[in-house]
Amino acid sequence: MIQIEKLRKTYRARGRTVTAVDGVDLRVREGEIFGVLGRSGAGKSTLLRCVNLLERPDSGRVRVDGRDLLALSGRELRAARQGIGMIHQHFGLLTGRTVAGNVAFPLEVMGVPRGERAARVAELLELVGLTEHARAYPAQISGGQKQRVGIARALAGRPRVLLSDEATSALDPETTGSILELLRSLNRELGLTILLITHEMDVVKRICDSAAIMRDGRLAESGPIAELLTRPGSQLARGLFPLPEPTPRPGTTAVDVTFVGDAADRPFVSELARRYSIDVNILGGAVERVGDLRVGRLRIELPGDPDVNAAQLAHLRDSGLTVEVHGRDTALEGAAS
Ligand SMILES: Nc1ncnc2c1ncn2[C@@H]1O[C@H](COP(=O)(O)OP(=O)(O)OP(=O)(O)O)[C@@H](O)[C@H]1O
Repeated sequence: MIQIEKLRKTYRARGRTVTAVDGVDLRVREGEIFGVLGRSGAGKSTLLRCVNLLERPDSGRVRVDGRDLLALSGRELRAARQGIGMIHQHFGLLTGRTVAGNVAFPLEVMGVPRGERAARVAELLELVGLTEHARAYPAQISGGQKQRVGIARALAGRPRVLLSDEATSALDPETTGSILELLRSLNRELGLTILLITHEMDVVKRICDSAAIMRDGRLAESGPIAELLTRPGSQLARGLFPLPEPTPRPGTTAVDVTFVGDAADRPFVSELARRYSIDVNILGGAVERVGDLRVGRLRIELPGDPDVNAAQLAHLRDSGLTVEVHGRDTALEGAAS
């Protein structure tokens, strides 16, 4: 649905050139929620704003719903943008208009006739659960309700793609949860493809099907969540399930085991202990839901150096688990493979 190739965007500020997006390739499949995760300054906003050409990239390609946006004329681009809604961290509502007036605004710009507009506004407010607040002004509603107005307004032109620029960053955790649920249900019910940027792991954990980690204008890793989590050395797995720095003890092997989906339901620790008649020490970890998947990450300690645990480690790998071994020099053996 969204294909970005070799995207590059630089800014010149005070005689200095800043490369905000540095050769990014990204593919968002139709009907998925894709999260780009990164720290402040990583280039996320710039990347997102290049998807609807609010920023014009220096080079690269941007295709949305089959159309090469950079090849469109001004008029064609305005029409294409109707198919790409956008929501923002600070909502961007018109303070002098009511909730209904805000949602009606893009329909007025599109030239939708008054009667049709009223019906569409009512439909959109119903969709986001704001029917009772239609006549309220932005100052009279909560942050979560303001974001619902933002979402209704973004959906006015029946877009197939929604871009979300830190939509929940200004909200408390409970309100964040309800907005994420709304985005998930719109994604499912309308088949809406959502590309969101966030600095919160939790957003990725709760609603994303796929994710990318952005750093210094580049994507460090990118793909479906289940695939990313099972890659040895996965930064996403480390971010979602942080484990303390290993403190290797001589004569033991510390192993980080990541398990996703079916593999999460097997009692692999007790199985390993029984099969090899060893004591397995659990040093830390967690099991949680990530989107629709059950995922966990444990650090376990086996008796003996890594070379005497070859069979045990192979057994864990053969059981469908992602295994990263902290060797004597504490380098992650799995990270290199
Ligand atoms: N209009 C601009 N002019 C000059 N530099 C800019 C401009 N917009 C962004 N930058 C720079 O580009 C880099 C990436 O910024 P961007 O806002 O895309 O990152 P981000 O990951 O979205 O961070 P944040 O969450 O803080 O917005 C930063 O170094 C930033 O200072």
